[in-house]
Amino acid sequence: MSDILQQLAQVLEARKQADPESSYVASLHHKGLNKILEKVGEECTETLLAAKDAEHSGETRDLVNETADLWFHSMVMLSRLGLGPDDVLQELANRFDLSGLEEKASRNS
Ligand SMILES: N=c1c2ncn([C@@H]3O[C@H](COP(=O)(O)OP(=O)(O)OP(=O)(O)O)[C@@H](O)[C@H]3O)c2ncn1[C@@H]1O[C@H](COP(=O)(O)O)[C@@H](O)[C@H]1O
Repeated sequence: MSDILQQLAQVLEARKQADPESSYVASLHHKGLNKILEKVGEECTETLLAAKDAEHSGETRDLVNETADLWFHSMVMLSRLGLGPDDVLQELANRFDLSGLEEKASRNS
């Protein structure tokens, strides 16, 4: 599934040079980092509200949609700063390895 993130990252990179009139991503870059961060903040709040709703209603569709918006805008932010999903996935992998080692160490003691 992380192929999707890689493919989206390539599209986001190409959209940096696209026409802001025809590309949403290009329009965000045209408005600058503060606009991108504002969108990340908005999507974060919408995700939290959707999670609270999901807890009460048991309906999770909105939560999945809002989380996708949050991931998408976070990827635009990373792309703006010369980073991509690989950087974050590598960090998660590092932590996974570390916790695996700790788990092994505690089993052996
Ligand atoms: N995954 C997405 C994606 N997810 C969400 N969005 C857009 O993010 C915005 C969500 O913000 P809001 O819900 O606040 O909607 P809004 O009121 O229109 O936004 P603002 O006017 O406040 O900025 C909507 O305009 C969505 O269309 C996305 N726009 C694009 N993509 C991907 O990015 C690629 C490049 O898109 P373009 O740059 O438009 O070609 C596309 O092929 C898609 O794969």
